[in-house]
Parts: sequence; structure tokens; C-alpha cells
Amino acid sequence: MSLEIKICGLSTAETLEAALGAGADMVGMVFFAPSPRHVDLAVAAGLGARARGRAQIVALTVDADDATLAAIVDALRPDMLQLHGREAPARVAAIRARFGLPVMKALGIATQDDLAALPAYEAVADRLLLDAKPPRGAVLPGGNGVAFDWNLLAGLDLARPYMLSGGLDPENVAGAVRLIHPPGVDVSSGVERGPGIKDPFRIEAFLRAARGAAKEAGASRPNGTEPAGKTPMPPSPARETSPS
Ligand SMILES: O=C(O)c1ccccc1NCC(=O)[C@H](O)[C@H](O)COP(=O)(O)O
Repeated sequence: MSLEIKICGLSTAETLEAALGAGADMVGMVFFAPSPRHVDLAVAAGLGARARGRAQIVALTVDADDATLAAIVDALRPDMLQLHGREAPARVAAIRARFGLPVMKALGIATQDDLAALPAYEAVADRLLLDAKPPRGAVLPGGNGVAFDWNLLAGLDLARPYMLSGGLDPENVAGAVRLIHPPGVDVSSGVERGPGIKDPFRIEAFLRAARGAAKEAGASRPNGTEPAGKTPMPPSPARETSPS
């Protein structure tokens, strides 16, 4: 089975190279000042130049306004925007149209009821990132290293690809891949040795474990069958206006 792997919250050249060298499909940079993973525009531009063409570059924002998004897009030139706040479906659609970039919407999952929000977001986002909800009182809406019950996603049939996220690490990712065959997995704190400090060895171990499990799952899957979420993505729209 094919599996897309995203390493999120990269903020140094060394750890970015570890992710790229170990074959990450997507590398994420966080633009959220309260986060220990936050990168400023100058750092982001340097990391983006290093990553371009080697993996998809994802800019993660939280309820950002258009001016903030425009500055990030100009500096980083991302391949995708990850919206990790409380953006409503209409706002997701507006951002996608305005910036002409694919959008991945993060949604917090704790119970079966949370899956009810998925159709409205599937209609406007290119991808979904299904993450744990932040613990009560958490400062960050994501990157908290907590997992949700993956069984909630078993048999999930979405029109868009999704990434499983929340509390994954090199030790548990293979189990998650074997259990629900997600189209993608995403990790941040599980490959760190301290808040915001990525560990190159854990990044490599995560990619190895995830790829190994995906290979095994592919071998046990009947020919021609694919996990949920493999419907081709719609083309990204051309920019509506030139963002300023
Ligand atoms: O990682 C952050 O600091 C962050 C800050 C604000 C919003 C979202 C954030 N991270 C989102 C991610 O995509 C994480 O990779 C995802 O939540 C999983 O995190 P973890 O449980 O630490 O692997």
C-alpha cells in the first residue's frame, strides 16, 4: 500500500535534512507564535529553499488572516497549506481559492460524533488531517503528542486522502498503519527529544517503521485494492486575486 508520511514542525536545517534524507513525502513548518516549533519568515524561506522539489512543503497556520497567509506564502512558497485552527468550511474554500494552493484541513477527533464534520470539509479541502483534540487547557491546538482511538477510523471511506495524526511515534506507527491502513501519517512530538527539538534518529526510525508496515500491508492486500481516500484530488484553483 502507498503511504504518505509527513514530518511536522521542522525548524532546523539538520532535522529537515534528516526527514528529507529518510524519504519524508511532506515536511511541515509551523507558523504559530506560541509553539516551540514556530519558525519566522526568514528561517522558513531558508528551509523551503532546501526542501523544494525533494518533498512537499507544508505551511501550518492557525486561524491566520489573509495578510499573514500571504506573507507566509511569499516567504516559504509552500506546496500546501495546513489549516489547524477553527476555520469553517467556507473559510477553507476561500483560502484555497485566494492562494491557489491545495489545502489540508486538520480536524480533532475524540468520538464517533466528530466524524460528522468530515463531509462538509471533504467538499472544500484537498486533504484532511485527523488529529487528536488538544487536552483541556493546552496552549497548542496540535502537536500535543496525544492519540485518539484509531478504531474510530476503521473502514472510513472518504473521497479525499487523509492523514492519521496525534501521538504517533516510531514505536506505535506500524501498529496504526496495520490497523487502519491510512493513506498518510503525520508526526511531530513523537520524533522529538524535547518540546520543539526534533531528533534525527527518531525521524529516521519513524519513517522506517511506517514504510515497513505499509509494505507489509500492501503485500497482504488483494491486487488493485487501495485504502480509503484515494480519489484523485481536484486541481487547485488558479488564484482569485493576487494576495497582498
Ligand atoms: O506542532 C505544533 O506546535 C502545532 C502548533 C499549532 C497547531 C498545530 C501544531 N501541530 C500540528 C501537527 O500537524 C502535528 O503534527 C499534529 O498535531 C500531531 O502532533 P503530535 O501529536 O505531536 O505528533
